[in-house]
Amino acid sequence: MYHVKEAFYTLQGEGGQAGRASVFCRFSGCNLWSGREADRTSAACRFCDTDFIGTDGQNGGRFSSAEALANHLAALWPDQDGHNGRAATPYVVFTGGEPLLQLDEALIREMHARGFAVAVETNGTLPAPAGIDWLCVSPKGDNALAITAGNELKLVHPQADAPPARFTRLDFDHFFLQPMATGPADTSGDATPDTLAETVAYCLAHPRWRLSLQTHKIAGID
Ligand SMILES: C[S@@+](CC[C@H](N)C(=O)[O-])C[C@H]1O[C@@H](n2cnc3c(N)ncnc32)[C@H](O)[C@@H]1O
Ligand SMILES: Nc1nc2[nH]cc(C(=O)O)c2c(=O)[nH]1
Ligand code: SF4
Ligand SMILES: [Mg+2]
Repeated sequence: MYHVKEAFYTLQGEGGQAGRASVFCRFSGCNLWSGREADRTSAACRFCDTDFIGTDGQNGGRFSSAEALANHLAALWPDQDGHNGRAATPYVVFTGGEPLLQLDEALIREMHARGFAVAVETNGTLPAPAGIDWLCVSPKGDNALAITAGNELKLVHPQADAPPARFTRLDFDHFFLQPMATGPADTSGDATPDTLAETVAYCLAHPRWRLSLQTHKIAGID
């Protein structure tokens, strides 16, 4: 059984695929935080901007098979008639919560069978199933990484217990720093002037890193 908080069609806001039309599947639950505000200050990850509790969001629910969830997600991709053979490859982003608590090879296979490329946003503390087309790892504090290679490493900055220099030896194609936003996305979800300035300064001083802004928040979309 898969538990999905919400699913929606939007533009990928972050990282190396920013701007790309995407179906987002936000799985319920995380291994680094219960999702309850009362537990935030004692959690292993304390700055989360996302509500991932339950299955009550838009297009959320419980899905008893990979086939059922894949059909549900594929239906969110728009028709692309009239593109003269230049239709884009459909793209699904599995996030959460922590998607690697639930994403498995069966679901990846079902999405591939429907023509989708499969992306994942993970905290990197759990092993990944085979077949992912774009893997984004976003380390959280000093929580140990189970994944040390992928397409992009996207570090929220600044984190006192996760200095960027710790990660540049890992085997990723792209290194992004994303300014830490305060609190849940639906309240005060923007990067503060302080975290933005600090992140810009770090990228200027360390050109290995590129700036990732949460462009969906700027655009006012999901
Ligand atoms: C909500 S997480 C879900 C996926 C996975 N659990 C993870 O942490 O990567 C999605 C993305 O949002 C980023 N993120 C979470 N809280 C943030 C915040 N307050 N400011 C900026 N980015 C944040 C995460 O680092 C991750 O890249
Ligand atoms: N538009 C948009 N882009 C995103 N990139 C990563 C997100 C996430 O919450 O994982 C996210 C999100 O929530 N919305
Ligand atoms: S940012 Fe990711 S790892 Fe941290 S609590 Fe949110 S969903 Fe979990
Ligand atoms: Mg988000």
